[in-house]
Amino acid sequence: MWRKVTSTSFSSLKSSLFFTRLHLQQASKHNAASASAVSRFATIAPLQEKDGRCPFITFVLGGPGSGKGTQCIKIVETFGFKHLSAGDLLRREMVSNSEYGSMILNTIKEGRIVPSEVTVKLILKEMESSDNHKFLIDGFPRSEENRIAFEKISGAEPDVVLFFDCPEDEMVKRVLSRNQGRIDDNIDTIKKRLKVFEALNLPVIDYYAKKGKVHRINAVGTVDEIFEQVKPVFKACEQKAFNRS
Ligand SMILES: Nc1ncnc2c1ncn2[C@@H]1O[C@H](COP(=O)(O)OP(=O)(O)O)[C@@H](O)[C@H]1O
Ligand SMILES: Nc1ccn([C@H]2C[C@H](O)[C@@H](COP(=O)(O)OP(=O)(O)O)O2)c(=O)n1
Ligand SMILES: [Mg+2]
Repeated sequence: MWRKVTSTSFSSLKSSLFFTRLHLQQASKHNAASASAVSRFATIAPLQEKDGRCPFITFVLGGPGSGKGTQCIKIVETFGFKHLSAGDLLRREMVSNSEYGSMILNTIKEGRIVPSEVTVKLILKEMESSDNHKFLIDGFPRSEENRIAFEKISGAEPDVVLFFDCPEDEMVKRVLSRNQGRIDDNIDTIKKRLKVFEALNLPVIDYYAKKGKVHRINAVGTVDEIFEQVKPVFKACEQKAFNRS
């Protein structure tokens, strides 16, 4: 069964003093960084209603290889969401002659996070050009800087946050056998990505858990078993998402 998590109820959240200090230091750096990212976005309008409906936003979070993309495909089939993968949008931008191409390539290869101004712009552009009003935003926000930039620029918060909680050894095994030719699916990059996930992404999950928005999914099992945990989350808010005005 799925359940909402509290800030202390999932195993992988680190609450030691060391991590608390680290997060506080990172938070002040992120606030400064996101303030400058936001100021460079002055020309981007907040999300607007479409056909009288506000967007219904789900953030899909979890470590690399935890099964976010795989489950998103099933959610789209069953519940009719528009799937926006932050990683896919960045990879598309990387090969599109963009001024950011080499920066994105190097950042992904090193397992780090692309500056929020780039990623938020790509996500909002896709949201604005979509006919759908129900969005799965996969692999975003990956840091407090991402989160703060998105919320400030879009003027929106997620309705639901899914967290695919998966042990590291399982994530490593899945990434190394993913076979999609990705530059970051190698053991060196995956080790760095796991550290970045723990240091930067877990605080985002913690933030939304405190707001009661996180649904923790045990990401170990078959794809169908995992989807059985995901389904009730969306069944419970189907009416809200449909009627959103
Ligand atoms: N429940 C599962 N059990 C085993 N392998 C899985 C499962 N879910 C996804 N995979 C596989 O693991 C790899 C990573 O899954 P993916 O959906 O790309 O994860 P993420 O988007 O979180 O990185 C893919 O090769 C996928 O086919
Ligand atoms: N919000 C994001 C999402 C992805 N990225 C970059 C850094 C990530 O390691 C890569 C790949 O992301 P992606 O979501 O496709 O990766 P996984 O599906 O979790 O394996 O893209 C980012 O910089 N910021
Ligand atoms: Mg993915």
